[in-house]
Amino acid sequence: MSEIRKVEFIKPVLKGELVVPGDKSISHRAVMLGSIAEGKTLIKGFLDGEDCLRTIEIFTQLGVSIQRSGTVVTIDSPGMQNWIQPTGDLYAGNSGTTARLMLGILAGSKVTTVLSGDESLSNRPMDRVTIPLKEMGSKIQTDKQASLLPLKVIGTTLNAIDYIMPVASAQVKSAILFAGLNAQGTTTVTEETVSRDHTERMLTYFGAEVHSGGGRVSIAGGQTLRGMEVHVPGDISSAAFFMAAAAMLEGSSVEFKRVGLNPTRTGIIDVLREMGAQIEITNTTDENGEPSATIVVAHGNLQGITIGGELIPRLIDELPVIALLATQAMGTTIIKDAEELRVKETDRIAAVTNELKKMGADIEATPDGMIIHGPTPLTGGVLSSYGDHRLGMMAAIAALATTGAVHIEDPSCINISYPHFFEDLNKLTKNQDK
Ligand SMILES: O=C(O)C1=C[C@@H](OP(=O)(O)O)[C@@H](O)[C@H](O)C1
Ligand SMILES: C=C(OP(=O)(O)O)C(=O)O
Repeated sequence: MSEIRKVEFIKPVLKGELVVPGDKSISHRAVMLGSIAEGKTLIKGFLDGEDCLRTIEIFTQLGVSIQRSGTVVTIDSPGMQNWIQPTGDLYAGNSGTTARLMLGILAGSKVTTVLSGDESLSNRPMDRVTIPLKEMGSKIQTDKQASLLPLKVIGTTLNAIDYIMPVASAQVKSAILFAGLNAQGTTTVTEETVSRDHTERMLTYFGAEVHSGGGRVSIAGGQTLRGMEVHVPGDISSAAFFMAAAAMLEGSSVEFKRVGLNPTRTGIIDVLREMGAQIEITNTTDENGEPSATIVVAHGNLQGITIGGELIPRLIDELPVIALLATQAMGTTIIKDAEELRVKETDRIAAVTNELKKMGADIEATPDGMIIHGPTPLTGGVLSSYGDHRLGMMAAIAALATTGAVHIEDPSCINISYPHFFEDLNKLTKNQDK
């Protein structure tokens, strides 16, 4: 029987300050680059969520010494050329980022490995990565169709490619760039719509020469990286749940400290502003090539808007909570060009539509998005997380706006990206009378 967690019905006002957990994309990449580089890397503000812990575990199996104390991680790597042959499978769990980026790294390594994942990950497309990697000469084998996990990767010498991306995906771009770091010649990736650029920024920070501009990124093979100290900013995709809640609930105002503000990730800020939330950004800083700032989000009278095109990769993981927000906005919200949502941890278009409908939302799924008419009152109900952390958190935020209690099935998946989510939710709701 599935576990059911009750989120109690509470007075819906959010107030206070929040330091959200470290950015998931940056945490993965810091461990990856720290393990590729020879020597010591220190990571502060690491996301201790399940996905990033899988990445640590994989490099430990490859012979990299990694110590973690909470959110501080120390890496001492013999360098990629000296990784050891692991005994068992490299298990990526639920993490698409781990699986796809590791394929790019392992393809040009000296080890032979089998990469596997949980049921959800074993059904997510890997051919988007294996196709360009095979063009580079990689030896990747699978028993299944469409290059699904598990995949056997026999590390080999790779050749550079010039690749035009058919989907806007930072995971695909990153896998190719990591493979390009170990390939003969200069690898170039061209993307029509720019996806998050943490890999390019962090490769540069670790000492590699990377050229970006005009939708093209190039890296020459054979470059050596040096270990670095990385300070991970807060994850804007995690903050987005409480930003949406503050925007939606009258009287709410929440201050988010040190949130990552990389322009390839700030679509949620653009959307909240356009919908009518009040937003202030101060204390902008830059650490290891990644900007961050203090962001205050306060309630405003929300309007429906159209979200599509180049904005989509800049807020792809925020779309479930944006759909919820749209149920409370005046007018119609159209989310389009977001077919990628169908191949995430679950089909997020179908799952979001089902769960919001259960609560009385006026929402319709389209092949590449959702159409939502608002505002509609939301009742409570038994909501499924589908084992998808973003769905679980969307359901918990929905509970703040419902007239009845919300029960979330299998909320433990929230640990994938936000281990202290319920503590933070309680903290912000406790401050409401101050
Ligand atoms: O590169 C990354 O760290 C990520 C890229 C995105 O996936 P795609 O590259 O598949 O769009 C995003 O959805 C995921 O949560 C993290
Ligand atoms: C899609 C996500 O992650 P991944 O692809 O790494 O599983 C996510 O965090 O929403």
